[in-house]
Amino acid sequence: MPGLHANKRGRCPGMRLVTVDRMSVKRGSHQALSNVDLTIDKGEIVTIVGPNGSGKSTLLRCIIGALKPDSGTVLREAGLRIGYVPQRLSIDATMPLTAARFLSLPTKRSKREIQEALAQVGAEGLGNRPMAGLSGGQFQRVLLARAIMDKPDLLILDEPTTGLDQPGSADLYTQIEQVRRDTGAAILMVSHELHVVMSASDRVVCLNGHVCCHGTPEIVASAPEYRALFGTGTHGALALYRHEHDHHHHEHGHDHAHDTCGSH
Ligand SMILES: Nc1ncnc2c1ncn2[C@@H]1O[C@H](COP(=O)(O)OP(=O)(O)OP(=O)(O)O)[C@@H](O)[C@H]1O
Repeated sequence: MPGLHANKRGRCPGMRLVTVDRMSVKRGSHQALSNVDLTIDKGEIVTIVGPNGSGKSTLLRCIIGALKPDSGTVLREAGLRIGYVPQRLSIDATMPLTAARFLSLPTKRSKREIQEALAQVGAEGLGNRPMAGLSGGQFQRVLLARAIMDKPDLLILDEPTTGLDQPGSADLYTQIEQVRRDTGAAILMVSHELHVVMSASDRVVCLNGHVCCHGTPEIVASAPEYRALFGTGTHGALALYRHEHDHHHHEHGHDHAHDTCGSH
């Protein structure tokens, strides 16, 4: 529907896109998720952090509808459009596939649509480059371009910065924020790097089979549940972040208001 997304800029709380309610999921005989609650509102950036095997991808796949919960519910707003970038996508390096051609698969796109999508992710000029020759950051941007082509209300990114170094990750998160500003899409992403993703996230959910804690990035970073899982061993970056931000806490009251941290 043309024009549908034109007005959706910035964060607009209260307009709920997804509600996950007391959801439990088994993978094989393993209880991957227990009693997970999560909401996503129009235009917000929500980041899921958690150790390997903590159910992050499982949660995303349930929200997309690719997996069914064993109990609990996932409610999606009627007509919700989701753009999804999976954790891994390998492309045969021997295949002479340009970025433009990749963006035109499986749905044929016009040159203009392709150019617009590439521009929106800061990847202008990459259209004629072979996919196999792109750097990690460029490759992720092209995946992001493909995910926004259908003008989703919600973009779901499973570890979008896999394989990038820290500056590359920080650049990509900045780009993701820009996409949110330009398109108004909400963004749900998985990251291992809370210290890098912090400034780009409105809310963080720390997962370990259940929701350990959630809230603003600052709240989650200082939660005992988060520290028990990750320690403070983020190469000093977490400590640095806290150092930079601690003294602002009382000046800007928004950190505290509606956050909770506790085992569920
Ligand atoms: N198809 C499957 N069959 C059986 N068990 C599975 C299957 N897929 C995932 N699991 C198990 O479910 C749990 C959650 O997996 P999931 O991939 O959601 O975790 P994750 O947090 O995304 O992990 P990672 O950070 O390593 O990507 C893990 O213990 C995993 O081994």
